Amino acid sequence: MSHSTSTPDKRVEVAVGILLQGTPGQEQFLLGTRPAGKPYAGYWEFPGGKIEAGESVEAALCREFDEELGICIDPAAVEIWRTTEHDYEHARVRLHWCKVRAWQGDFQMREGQQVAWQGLPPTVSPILPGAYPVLDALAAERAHAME
Ligand SMILES: Nc1nc2c([nH]c(=O)n2[C@H]2C[C@H](O)[C@@H](COP(=O)(O)OP(=O)(O)OP(=O)(O)O)O2)c(=O)[nH]1
Repeated sequence: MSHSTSTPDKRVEVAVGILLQGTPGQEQFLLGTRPAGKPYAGYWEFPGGKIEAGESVEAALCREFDEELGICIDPAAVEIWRTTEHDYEHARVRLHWCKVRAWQGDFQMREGQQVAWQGLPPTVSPILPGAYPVLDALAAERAHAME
């Protein structure tokens, strides 16, 4: 069987935050640019990063938000929303998308990144390919809520 020799489905697990603010139904979300030196440097992405060994999705997100933005989020306030997968040349990733509506602290762009609050559709570009399915899901959810 060809399956017996195939590579196991090993994916990099990533925690991604959809930081939301504003009026329900028209909430804006935060996107930032990827720092120099990483694959897809300069592309816009949701804040987040790889989950370390033994870490929960919520704990990874808290750590990444502190490292990237200098803000603190309460793990209990993280809503794990959905999971998507994307295959890049550099990695096969599984993205754990989390909604976050409350945080403490003022933003500090600790990686020298640009950030922007965005609506649907976002106006910044280019955006990481792996983020498009969740932008579609956010738009679908919003359209559904207005029915
Ligand atoms: N943060 C984030 N990552 C995303 C998004 N969409 C998407 O495909 N990804 C992918 C890109 C990367 O392959 C992976 C995140 O890994 P990363 O390299 O940015 O994470 P990290 O900061 O922990 O990396 P490292 O430098 O510490 O190794 O997830 C997104 O919207 N936000």
